[in-house]
Amino acid sequence: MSKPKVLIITGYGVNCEAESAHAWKLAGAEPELVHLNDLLDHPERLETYQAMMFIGGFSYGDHMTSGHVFALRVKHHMQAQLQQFIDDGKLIMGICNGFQVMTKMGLLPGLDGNYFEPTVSLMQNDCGTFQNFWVDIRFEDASPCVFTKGLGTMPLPIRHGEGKIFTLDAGLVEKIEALGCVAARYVDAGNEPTQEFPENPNGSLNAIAGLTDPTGRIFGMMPHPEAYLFPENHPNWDKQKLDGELPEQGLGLKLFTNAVDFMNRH
Ligand SMILES: NC(=O)CC[C@H](N)C(=O)O
Repeated sequence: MSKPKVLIITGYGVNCEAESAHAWKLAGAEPELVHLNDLLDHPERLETYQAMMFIGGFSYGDHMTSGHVFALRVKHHMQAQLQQFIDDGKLIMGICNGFQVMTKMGLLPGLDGNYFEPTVSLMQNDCGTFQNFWVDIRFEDASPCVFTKGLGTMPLPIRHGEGKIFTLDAGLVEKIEALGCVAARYVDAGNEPTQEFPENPNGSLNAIAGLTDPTGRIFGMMPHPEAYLFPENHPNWDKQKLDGELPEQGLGLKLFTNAVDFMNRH
């Protein structure tokens, strides 16, 4: 069986291509790095991939809010190809800056089949500053998300200044919750969603760390699973080892293997 091909878009200040590509490789896919300009010159290239990923970093220096300019360029140059990609049942993942790009474009939460009109935003952390540490993320069983199925709760690193999910539309939040579009939440030591800093690093609405569209195939979140591919990535790995609790693999890898399993089955 040939390996599923995954497009990783690079350039203009995104910076997680090496670890993101490595994650897909470890999971059994074939990642390909393509510069944004090369993709926009040939948007028809998109159809040769089974999945695409918007990676972390600081696209366009987070000008006019993070992810905004990158999102506009993609939307204005290849909306038709992206819509086709979605209609073909393929996978899209966005991590951190990639999640910001996806919400700014409208890909998430992507309700009612509308993927190109933004409805929620990621705004500045409540604490007002960039934060960089590990948090506990609970992946919601009730969510249809392909990437996060069955993963429970795991520690993952966050590093962002604009991670707070926000909307003024209370009806929209209800709908997002009802459809299981909240795939990941910040939780406290009791595994309960929390608004408290630092467990919730940004004050995100309903402790939302990640969203999926209603199909479960389009997913983005602020924490970085590609930065937890090896057990030793965890800041307390030596203690975990002494206690016999060191996992065999970095837990973040599971999101990628879930996606590859899905692609191999479809
Ligand atoms: N590490 C990332 O991808 C996040 C950076 C992001 N642009 C911010 O909010 O600061």
